Amino acid sequence: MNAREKFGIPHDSVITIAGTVGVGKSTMTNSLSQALNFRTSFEKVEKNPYLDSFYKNFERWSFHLQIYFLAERFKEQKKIFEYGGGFIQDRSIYEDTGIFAKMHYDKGTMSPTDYDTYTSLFDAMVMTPYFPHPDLLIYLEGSFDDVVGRIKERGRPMEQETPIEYWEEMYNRYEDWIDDFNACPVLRLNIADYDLLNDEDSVEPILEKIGHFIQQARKWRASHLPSS
Ligand SMILES: Nc1ncnc2c1ncn2[C@@H]1O[C@H](COP(=O)(O)OP(=O)(O)O)[C@@H](O)[C@H]1O
Ligand SMILES: Nc1ncnc2c1ncn2[C@H]1C[C@H](O)[C@@H](COP(=O)(O)O)O1
Repeated sequence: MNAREKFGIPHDSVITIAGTVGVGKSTMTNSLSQALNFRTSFEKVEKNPYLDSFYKNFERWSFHLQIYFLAERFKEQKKIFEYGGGFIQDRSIYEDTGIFAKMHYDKGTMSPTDYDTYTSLFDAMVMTPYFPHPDLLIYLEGSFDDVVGRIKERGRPMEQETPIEYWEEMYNRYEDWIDDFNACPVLRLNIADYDLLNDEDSVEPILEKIGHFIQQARKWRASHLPSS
């Protein structure tokens, strides 16, 4: 019996990994996709044509970058739909608007008009009955010091040159955002409780929790929502 069957995780599940920059989403995406034999949907940071410029000048590039991310994530969403699920997704589409766009708008690095245009496009594309929400959002959390340590260790130049206040603001916003998030079921994991890089067995208890959450959520949906 494979791990997916062992933990009762449906083959068509879509699991999205959320959390602040550097917390370990990509590492988790890789481990889960290997363990479950699922496809991955990654943010392609190296191929992003705006990210470097954005970190140098938020005002100039924040709108362009959000539109780019929205388009990329929507294409990924379409791919997931076409394959019929069985995916681990590195970062959710909800964080783009709930964290990044809002933060830049609040801080004055995205204009009110751009923010309005962006949010109305986001709502028209995402907040519709045609947009399938994931079965589960895994939210990764940890101490601010650990997260900043990981950003430093990873060493992306554009992130090293960004003031620590930016990461602190984002970290605090994430904590508030997740408390109010309700678009799909949430499993919160603390990065101090597992170590996917040095202890490959630490994925097992995570798989067990995932199986439990998804089964509960599907049972709830089957008994509360009309069948299509
Ligand atoms: N358990 C761990 N212990 C120490 N470092 C880790 C651990 N998991 C991930 N990292 C490191 O932290 C950095 C950020 O992880 P990553 O998965 O790229 O985060 P994200 O995708 O959330 O930005 C990477 O250098 C990664 O190797
Ligand atoms: N929607 C976004 N707006 C601004 N910046 C973003 C957005 N989504 C991701 N990013 C940045 C943050 C990081 O520098 C890279 C990749 O994020 P990571 O959390 O390391 O996967 O892109």
